Amino acid sequence: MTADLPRQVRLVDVGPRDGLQNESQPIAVADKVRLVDDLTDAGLRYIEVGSFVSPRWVPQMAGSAEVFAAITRRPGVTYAALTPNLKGFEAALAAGVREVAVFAAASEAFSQKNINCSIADSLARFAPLMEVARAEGIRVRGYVSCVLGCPYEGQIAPEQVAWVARELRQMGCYEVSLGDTIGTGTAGSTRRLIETVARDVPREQLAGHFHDTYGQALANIHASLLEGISVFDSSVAGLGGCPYAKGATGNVATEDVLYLLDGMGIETGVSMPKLVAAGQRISRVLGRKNGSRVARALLARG
Ligand SMILES: CC(C)(COP(=O)([O-])OP(=O)([O-])OC[C@H]1O[C@@H](n2cnc3c(N)ncnc32)[C@H](O)[C@@H]1OP(=O)([O-])[O-])[C@@H](O)C(=O)NCCC(=O)NCCSC(=O)C[C@@](C)(O)CC(=O)[O-]
Repeated sequence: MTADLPRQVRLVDVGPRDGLQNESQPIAVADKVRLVDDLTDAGLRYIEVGSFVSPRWVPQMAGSAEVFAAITRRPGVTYAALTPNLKGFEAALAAGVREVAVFAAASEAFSQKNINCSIADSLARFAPLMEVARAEGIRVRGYVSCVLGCPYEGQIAPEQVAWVARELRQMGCYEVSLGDTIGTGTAGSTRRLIETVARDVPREQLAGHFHDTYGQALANIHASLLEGISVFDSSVAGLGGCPYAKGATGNVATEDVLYLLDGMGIETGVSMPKLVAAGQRISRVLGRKNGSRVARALLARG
């Protein structure tokens, strides 16, 4: 289908979590806090701040509770954390987190590498978490990884993605983010995927999460917009990569998505100059070239 383009899009900046989780160099809590505060100031209404996972698996996220304790929360902004199980959920709750995300995969091999269990077991692990979340009034978002390809299994059938997305929705996730973890999707495969998944999960409850490894992320976001999707995950300065997907680059840069949406007259509430400054600051902290082409172009123009 070709839907009417949305008037507004919600951008979910996952830079502080997905963007930084793969960094091997130590990053000070103060720098993480500054990044989240800069994103708040730039007008992002949803920021994924950190994760409560095993520090043995992802050491960089070990300080997430300290980050949550120090950020300046603005009313109307969601500050979320990733939680793989009840233990992580309880730690997030103790840190004052009011929205979490659970994460499953559409690929059995990736599920094993990422969270050390099968897809079915991961869904079973989420059940007690969902129960406590309901009781505590915490909203839960769901992720499905490897929706357009897996680093271990190759092609993934859209029907397999639809199954996992349906399960997440049925257990209470209010939104399911479809992750192209290794960035192999194209505009064509993205549209076919959404058409299949939307038979089980309404488009209003789906989000797109594109990595830019093959340079296709903006094309895939445009294809998703035409399919009626209006929530996109991205990472300021294109930070990131996945520890369990060799060679995967960062999420599509938030600045680049904003440029696309601004050009289409779609509102996000995000300020480009402030966003570019936030991306440039964290890139300097990491000693990295800014991963956003738009940011680099705007900065070169002065
Ligand atoms: C899921 C587990 C914990 C299973 O790991 P496991 O080793 O199978 O867990 P376990 O239940 O056997 O427990 C082993 C130890 O871990 C501890 N443990 C158990 N749970 C927790 C927790 N929540 N927080 C802290 N510690 C925990 C537990 O207490 C125990 O400690 P010990 O008794 O040995 O001292 C592990 O595999 C893990 O933490 N994986 C996280 C991997 C991860 O964070 N990956 C990146 C995020 S997903 C992603 O980036 C994709 C996404 C979302 O962006 C979308 C896309 O692009 O595709």
